[in-house]
Amino acid sequence: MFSNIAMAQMEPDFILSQDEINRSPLISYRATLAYEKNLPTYSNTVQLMWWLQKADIERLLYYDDLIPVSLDYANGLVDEYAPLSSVAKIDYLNATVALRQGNYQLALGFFQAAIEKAQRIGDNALFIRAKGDYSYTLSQTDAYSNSITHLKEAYLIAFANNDLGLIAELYEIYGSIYSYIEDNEKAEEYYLKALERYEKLGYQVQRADALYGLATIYRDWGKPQRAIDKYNLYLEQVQVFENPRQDFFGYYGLGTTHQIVGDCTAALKVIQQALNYPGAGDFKAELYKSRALCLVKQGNYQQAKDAHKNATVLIEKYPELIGTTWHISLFYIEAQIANGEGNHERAYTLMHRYHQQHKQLIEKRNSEKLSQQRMSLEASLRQQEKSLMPSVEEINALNAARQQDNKSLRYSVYVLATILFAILLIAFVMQLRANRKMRKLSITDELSGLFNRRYTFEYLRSLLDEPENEKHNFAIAMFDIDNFKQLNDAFGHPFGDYVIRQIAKIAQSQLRKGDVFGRIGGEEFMCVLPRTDKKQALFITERILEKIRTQKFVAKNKEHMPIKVTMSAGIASINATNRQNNGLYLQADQALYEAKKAGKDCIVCAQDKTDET
Ligand SMILES: Nc1nc2c(ncn2[C@@H]2O[C@H](COP(=O)(O)OP(=O)(O)OP(=O)(O)O)[C@@H](O)[C@H]2O)c(=O)[nH]1
Repeated sequence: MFSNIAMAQMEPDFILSQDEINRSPLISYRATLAYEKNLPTYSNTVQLMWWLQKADIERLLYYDDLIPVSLDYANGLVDEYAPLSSVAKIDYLNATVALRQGNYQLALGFFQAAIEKAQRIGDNALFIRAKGDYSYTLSQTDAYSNSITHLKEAYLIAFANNDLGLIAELYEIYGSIYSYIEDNEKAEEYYLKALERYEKLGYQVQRADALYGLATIYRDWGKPQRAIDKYNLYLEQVQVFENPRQDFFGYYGLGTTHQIVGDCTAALKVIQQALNYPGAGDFKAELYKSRALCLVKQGNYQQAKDAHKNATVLIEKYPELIGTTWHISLFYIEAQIANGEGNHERAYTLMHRYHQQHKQLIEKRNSEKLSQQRMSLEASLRQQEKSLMPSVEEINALNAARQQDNKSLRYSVYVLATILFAILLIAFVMQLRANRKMRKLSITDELSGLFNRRYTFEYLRSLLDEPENEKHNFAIAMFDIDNFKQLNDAFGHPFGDYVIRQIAKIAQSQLRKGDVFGRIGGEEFMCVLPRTDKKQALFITERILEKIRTQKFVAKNKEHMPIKVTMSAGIASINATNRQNNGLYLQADQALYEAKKAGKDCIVCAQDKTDET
């Protein structure tokens, strides 16, 4: 019990691949049969698989009598647990049997069922084969525009799957349909393609089939010698299979070809050979027709009538053939017999009937041809679209990637630009700060923190040069620490420096925003006072001197004794009517000199010509 379950789950070892079967059908068949004795040990499902493999090889080898037997066994094993793949194969094999028996409507129904199931279970190989054979069956019932559509569909999938064997099978069907619509060049091209593939793959049965198809094209194309050569090649090829059904087809082809070219001696001989083999009824009907035509030619009307009758009986077994060439050619043959027998009126009626129906058939074929071409074109377009799809997808993907890249690039550029901008900004700010620092350093006196001499004089110059200052009063005050040398000498230079720094602080605290107090020498300072008249300048200067005078400067090394420091100052000013400012500094300096001379710790104002005070 346990081993049965295990065996059912594993793939049974009799299973052969389609390629193995195609390359060595006889060996495969024998190998399959060798497992028959073990069948009872297998589960139903596995047994079903075995019968289906057997039936499928029988299909390939044209063991047409055996296929229904195998299918009966297979059907007996189908229960609710039977895999859909097996049921689909049964449908396909039933369809093949019906097709070979010329039962086209039944075949179409089974093929359709197989196609649907194959599609449902995703069995591409079965889908392609069933679709191809469905298409071939349709072509046999003159519905070849529809047929071509299905064939294209099957071909696209076979092509996508790169199944070389199935592609070759479809090439064969293409060939047969092209032959049917009398496009012989195309038909030859497809059969040659199929033949080449089969030779490469080493598929002998299929190679024989392609040879047969090619021979038939040459026969109908009016190239009898080529046809005879190919039929003979076919017969040689099928010898190995020892299957009279295959021999039948070879002799059938040869017989009909001999008849077409008017070699009735050879034709009648070969036709008789063919009729001795088992073969499909509709093909046998054709043989009887050929025989009838040869007998008419030979003036043997009675036997011709018998042959015609045999053909008619066989054709009438196939209702779907009514109205097709297979059927209406019977009128033509009957007319030939009637004519030979001198029954001209009947011959005329039959010939007229034949021509009427033949004309209709040609018209139908032509319109079918047009629609076939249209559909073929549409299918080609769809094929092109399909083949373009990967490219389209690729292009879309590339575009998306490019857009993404652009987005990333834009983002990167944005980030880089931001970083660059930030760097530049930082650099700019740093530069600005450095410049400011440099500027500050360049205009500042290191010791006191006051503006230096250069800046103080520049500032004075700029104020004097401003035209609007011409309307205003303007003053400068020069300051000099009294007896500074003594302070340095008595308390040391650091104390002197400290005094300078303190004076700078005190002076700045007494000034307005626009006033500039700069150190222009060792212990010399200059104060620039815009919009200030002499009186105001005097007041400001006095305030500064007073602050310093009262400030207690402490020397650390002298027991923190407060030291008195004083300053002298000289003021010079100009007003709106006196713009002779070039000597302003000299005037102030002179005034300072006079203050020193006057005893220090005082202020002297330079006198200008307009100043009365
Ligand atoms: N500590 C210190 N001393 C300085 C600085 N610059 C100049 N001096 C000193 O200031 C002194 C100025 O001396 P003088 O020109 O004789 O003037 P004074 O002693 O102030 O005499 P009067 O101007 O007449 O009151 C010098 O001894 C300089 O060395 C400085 O930056 N720091």
